[in-house]
Amino acid sequence: MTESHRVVVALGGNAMTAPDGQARPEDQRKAIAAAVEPIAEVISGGTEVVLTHGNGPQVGNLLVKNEIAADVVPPVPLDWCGAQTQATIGYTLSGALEDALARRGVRRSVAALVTRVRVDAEDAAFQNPDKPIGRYVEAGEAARHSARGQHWVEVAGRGWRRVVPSPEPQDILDAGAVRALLAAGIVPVAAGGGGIPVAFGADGSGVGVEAVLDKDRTAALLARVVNADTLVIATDVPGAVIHRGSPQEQQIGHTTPEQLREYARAGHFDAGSMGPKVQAADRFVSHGGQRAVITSLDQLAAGLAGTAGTIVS
Ligand SMILES: Nc1ncnc2c1ncn2[C@@H]1O[C@H](COP(=O)(O)OP(=O)(O)O)[C@@H](O)[C@H]1O
Ligand SMILES: NC(=O)OP(=O)(O)O
Repeated sequence: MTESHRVVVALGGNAMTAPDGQARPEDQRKAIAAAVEPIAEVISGGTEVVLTHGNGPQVGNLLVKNEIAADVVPPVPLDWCGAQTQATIGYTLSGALEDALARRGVRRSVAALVTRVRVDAEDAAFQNPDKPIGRYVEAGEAARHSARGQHWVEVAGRGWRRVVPSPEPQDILDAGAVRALLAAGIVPVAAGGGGIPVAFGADGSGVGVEAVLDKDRTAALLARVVNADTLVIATDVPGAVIHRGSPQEQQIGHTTPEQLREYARAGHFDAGSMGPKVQAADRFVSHGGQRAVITSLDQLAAGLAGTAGTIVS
């Protein structure tokens, strides 16, 4: 069994909303209160954790508020919406995790960091929006928004969802601050929502851009820059499966980056959901990380023990 000393845990949107995807404050608080329990358990067992999280439902909701209120108060850009979600989710997560640790007799501070991530202004993703955010709507409503220039896609079985550009995360600009928190014994919540995307001009100045980064891709980068041995991608399924939805469906247990890439080429993973998780696990291990685990949050400890989930090494 591989021991984990420093783990990056990436919490999916599913871990922070109601089971039906509702993202009212009470839904988010309740989901987060449950999500922090297994994390607190792992920390109280002596493992260092860096937390990161998604923001798809929340950032999409903020955009809708911007649009509806545009005649009354000035709309703010998408990078600001990303920063706002880092703050609200980070605030909720840090309080809930501190309380869960205290209940276990562990007095630890948890601090959420507004985290910027460098992207390339010329990234092809700006011409090809593919990151789903916000709520699911019916075809008619999606068609009305599309007619106004927005991009919407159908997500099988769930409805239509807005998509925005999601460039490749290149560098975590606040990595030094994350490492400083760790060194001070503080549990960092960092790069939420994949980080705030910032592009740099020829004169070296940074400017926020209209995009939402993929939190799984950024989590793989975060795990590398904090020198984590393990990346855990916590979602709502026990692991990645092949032949999904068919009688041959089978969960992938212990596997390698090469094998995962073969499955990905064969089309076993959906683009907007399991695809980026598998890619993140592959990237982390291929760049020297010890192992990556894709599993549900309630199996976190078993995933770390190597007895549950999809384990890539
Ligand atoms: N091959 C696969 N194995 C397992 N789940 C898959 C696969 N392909 C697509 N999925 C979907 O991926 C979902 C998890 O991704 P997503 O909803 O984006 O999670 P999160 O919001 O937790 O990051 C699962 O609920 C499942 O519906
Ligand atoms: N930013 C991001 O990838 O969020 P979700 O995981 O909630 O889609």
